[in-house]
Amino acid sequence: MIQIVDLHKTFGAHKVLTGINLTIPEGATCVILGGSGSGKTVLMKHMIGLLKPDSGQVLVDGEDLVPLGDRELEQARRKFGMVFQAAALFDSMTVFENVAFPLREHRKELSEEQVRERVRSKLDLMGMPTSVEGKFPSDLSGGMRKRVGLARAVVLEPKIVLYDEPTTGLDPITTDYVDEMILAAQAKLKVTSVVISHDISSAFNVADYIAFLSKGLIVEFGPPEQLRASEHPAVKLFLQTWFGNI
Ligand SMILES: Nc1ncnc2c1ncn2[C@@H]1O[C@H](COP(=O)(O)OP(=O)(O)OP(=O)(O)O)[C@@H](O)[C@H]1O
Repeated sequence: MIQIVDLHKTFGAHKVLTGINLTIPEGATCVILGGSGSGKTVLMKHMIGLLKPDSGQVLVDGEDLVPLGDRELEQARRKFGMVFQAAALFDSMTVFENVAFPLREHRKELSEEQVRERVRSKLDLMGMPTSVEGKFPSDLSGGMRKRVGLARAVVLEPKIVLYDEPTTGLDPITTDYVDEMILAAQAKLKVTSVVISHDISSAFNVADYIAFLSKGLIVEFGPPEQLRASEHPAVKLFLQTWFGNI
């Protein structure tokens, strides 16, 4: 679904991505794991065409985003649903209006009844009862806000869901709740998921594949158990913070 080929990006004298190769199969959940400043956000921005590389390809569903202009990129971005670190909901809108927002922007032909039905089905998928529809984001817990954020991200039925640091700053219980949400979205919607994270525990919970980014390169890629057994010094050091020195 996503294939990144020999991607390079430099800011001034700072080489941030130095030859990224990464293939994420359709329907899989891939966590891009790496320390602060390793280039995760820069890589994610290339995946949705927000940054142009110095060289390399970003193939999404077979289409290279790199040569595309603004209008074509806007079209290509519709394949993505984005879930941000802070749920990024509109505080002045109800839960219903938050989830309906992308439909009102991009699917103007839908009737009010169809909008209602789609919003309900996505909230339902996230295990949110009808009673939350009229609430405002400030009335919800952090975990519930995340679920509303995901319902909004998938309401246009994207093929790929991109999660930007979904568990950063959350307590362990809310983190588990968000992990379950990511797994449920994959199972029920059959989407391809890309999760940008430095949360090892969460990565091991949700990933089919983990890509470990270090100094602008993917130094390890495979199922969680492969990462766990990695001999790469940067991976070992990073995992020690979680698994201890064994
Ligand atoms: N627009 C930019 N101009 C110059 N340098 C940039 C720009 N965007 C990112 N960088 C640099 O690229 C490096 C990687 O940044 P990036 O935000 O991708 O890291 P990250 O892995 O997402 O880290 P974190 O987990 O802290 O968010 C950093 O050193 C950052 O300063």
